[in-house]
Amino acid sequence: MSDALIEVASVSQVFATRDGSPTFALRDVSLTIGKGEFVCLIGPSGCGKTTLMHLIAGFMTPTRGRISFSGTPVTGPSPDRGVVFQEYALFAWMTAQQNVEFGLRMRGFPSRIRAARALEALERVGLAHAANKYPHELSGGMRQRVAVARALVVKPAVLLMDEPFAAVDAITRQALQEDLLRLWRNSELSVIFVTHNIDEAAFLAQRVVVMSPHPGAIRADIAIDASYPRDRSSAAFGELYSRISTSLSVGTRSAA
Ligand SMILES: Nc1ncnc2c1ncn2[C@@H]1O[C@H](COP(=O)(O)OP(=O)(O)OP(=O)(O)O)[C@@H](O)[C@H]1O
Repeated sequence: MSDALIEVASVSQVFATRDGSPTFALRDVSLTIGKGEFVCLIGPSGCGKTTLMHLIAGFMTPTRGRISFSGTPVTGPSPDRGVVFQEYALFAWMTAQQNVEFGLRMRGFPSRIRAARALEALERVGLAHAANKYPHELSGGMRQRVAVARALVVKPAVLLMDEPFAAVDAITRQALQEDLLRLWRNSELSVIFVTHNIDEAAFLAQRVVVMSPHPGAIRADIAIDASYPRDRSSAAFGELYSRISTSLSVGTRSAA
């Protein structure tokens, strides 16, 4: 594996349930993500995928254990770690370009630099032509591309993507997957990508981390040496799909 970028060391996250009793969303999770790696997190609902992403993003601190980024403890959000959620989360009253510029505006960049960097980020996701459109004028896939551009514009080292393509139709989803791979392969970005979808993990990932629930834990860490682009109709892809599927069902059975 390449140099470590993110280290999750013996992390547990406990939440209080409504009756006040504690519940382990994650228990003793350890994971290292290398520079430039593309890792998919997959697992059934409630296994702690979003919790793990929020901890890595720095939106909260773990109950136990530690998370570091480039060797430094994570104590809050940072432009080094760009986040893309399932919901488009764009500001409806701003154009695509203004949405992308938002993070730069918050950091006090002058308008000319903001505009140039936003247009460059929109270009990278193939949307330079839609810079002046409002979210309601864009398709679901285009909105999610804007969300990716918004994360890219602050030049992160890692993209944290939480089911980013779950809300779009199957054809758009495949196009977005191909675009994301192209973007990743032409950069030094690391990507941590949460999905429920085995096909998506098999198509995208260099490594698939399979999680199991109650408490959230890592069930398997599958290295994938298949080259890109992957052919969904090939026997090798079918085998990959089965490997992930088997790990998931083993995890589910033993967690039940
Ligand atoms: N703020 C919170 N307060 C209490 N419990 C929480 C909180 N956030 C998450 N949980 C619980 O922690 C567990 C893990 O939730 P999380 O959302 O991380 O799972 P997930 O794998 O992302 O699920 P899904 O795939 O359905 O999005 C669940 O049991 C959930 O109910």
